[in-house]
Amino acid sequence: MGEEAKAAAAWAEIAVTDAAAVPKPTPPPAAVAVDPRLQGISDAIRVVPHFPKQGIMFNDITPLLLRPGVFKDAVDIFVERYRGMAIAAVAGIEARGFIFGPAIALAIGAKFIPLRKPKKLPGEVISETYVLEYGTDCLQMHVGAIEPGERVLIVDDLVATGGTLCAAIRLLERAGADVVECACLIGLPKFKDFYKLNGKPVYVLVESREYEK
Ligand SMILES: O=P(O)(O)OC[C@H]1O[C@H](OP(=O)(O)OP(=O)(O)O)[C@H](O)[C@@H]1O
Ligand SMILES: Nc1ncnc2[nH]cnc12
Repeated sequence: MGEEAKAAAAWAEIAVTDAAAVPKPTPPPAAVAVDPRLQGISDAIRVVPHFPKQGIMFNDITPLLLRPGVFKDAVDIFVERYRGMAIAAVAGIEARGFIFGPAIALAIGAKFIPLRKPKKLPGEVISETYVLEYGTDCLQMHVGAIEPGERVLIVDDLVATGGTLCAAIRLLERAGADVVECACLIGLPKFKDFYKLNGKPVYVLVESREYEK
């Protein structure tokens, strides 16, 4: 991807260390007009109102997965960005981070680390609990999956509040990782002023669309 496209796609790179001190992110430029692959990716995501509950506009990535060319475009954009950045590990967040993370990891020559929901990993784990809209959830990683100082990219399909990514960052940093960035296909614009990602940038390809296909 060219410099112009990179700049456009990077509209949601927000490195927040002190929320009060950091200016609000610049509204997204017409990223989809710069890189035609982004328009195709956006078009392939289905927005389902009121799923899984009333009021939620659910971003369904499964139509994108049914279109290998579009699926590949999404992976390629991430690979173009992260290749050559000395990233030792890609950490994917269960469940949808497992769809994109391994493909990116293989293409950039990094190992893949699954960050799993509780009681899924058989070995010794470290855990990080985080707050959801209602209740809490937890991510776990095998002890020894990451070596102190290793550069890590965190991958998920979507960032909404940023709570899940924050927990992933905390978990990896507690294990000594150097978290380079978080990468998501989709960012929900209504939440974009509230990203608090522990000082780490988040790279988002497309905004959620607000209608059903
Ligand atoms: O930014 P946040 O507000 O934390 O929300 C984003 C998270 O929500 C979704 O996962 P979900 O928790 O629904 O789990 P699933 O992938 O197992 O369905 C999504 O895949 C992200 O991981
Ligand atoms: N609107 C949304 N669509 C899909 N996954 C989500 N996770 C949190 N919010 C979501």
